[in-house]
Amino acid sequence: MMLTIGITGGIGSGKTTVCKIFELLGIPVFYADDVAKHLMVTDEILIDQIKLEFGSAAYLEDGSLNRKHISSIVFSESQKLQKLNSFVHPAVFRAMDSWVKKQNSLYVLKEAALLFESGSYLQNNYNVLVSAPEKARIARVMQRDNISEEKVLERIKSQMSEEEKLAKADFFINNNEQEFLIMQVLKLHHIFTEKALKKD
Ligand SMILES: CC(C)(COP(=O)(O)OP(=O)(O)OC[C@H]1O[C@@H](n2cnc3c(N)ncnc32)[C@H](O)[C@@H]1O)[C@@H](O)C(=O)NCCC(=O)NCCS
Ligand SMILES: Nc1ncnc2c1ncn2[C@@H]1O[C@H](COP(=O)(O)OP(=O)(O)OP(=O)(O)O)[C@@H](O)[C@H]1O
Repeated sequence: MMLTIGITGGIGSGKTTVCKIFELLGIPVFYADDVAKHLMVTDEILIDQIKLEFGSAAYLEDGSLNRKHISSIVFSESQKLQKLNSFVHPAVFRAMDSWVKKQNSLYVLKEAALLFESGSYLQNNYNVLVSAPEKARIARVMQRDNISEEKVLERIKSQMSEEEKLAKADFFINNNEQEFLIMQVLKLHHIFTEKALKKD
């Protein structure tokens, strides 16, 4: 039986970097955050819901998402963030389910920033948390996205705490730049492969 494995981590923890390593091993990865972004500009129902809630300024003239406008609202007002999530997440779950059905692998990964917050982790056989010291995460995101420390902290605050995530995770990857990432991924790949073969 094909296993489904959730993978998450706070902003800047390195979860996408970890998923790229799994992809090199041939493991299919569903990037929920990318699909969310895609659906937000293509799914008509979703677009209407977002416009109603955040105004027509939620989209730019070319139809792309006005990220600055939306993030300035949702990351300073948690109720607005909950609203946005309640529009986007059901659409992402549907896309994820149909993607999983099309895969042919011993196991697949579902990468999502809000795996635990959204409750989608309950659907998976196992869930992995990628973790890194907060200082490193802030520095990486400031550099990657060219945003201020304050903006990164706003997002960190809107996500579940590391302790809560750790309590829900089955496996843990430490991306602190001291323990090699590739070795940790290979160990998990071995474990998931064995577990999938045992389930057959
Ligand atoms: C708010 C938006 C417009 C900000 O866009 P922006 O390009 O600045 O950020 P990006 O999407 O690349 O996200 C960067 C990181 O921010 C954090 N983040 C994004 N959305 C959320 C959220 N809803 N709650 C908490 N943290 C979030 C995550 O760590 C994410 O990896 C965008 O993230 C969005 O549309 N989010 C809602 C959809 C969603 O829930 N996405 C993430 C989970 S599927
Ligand atoms: N071990 C590492 N050493 C140095 N840089 C790293 C390391 N791991 C990740 N990075 C860099 O840090 C940044 C954040 O990593 P990545 O995009 O994988 O994180 P993420 O958890 O997916 O973040 P987000 O939630 O914001 O999407 C990237 O620019 C990445 O190249």
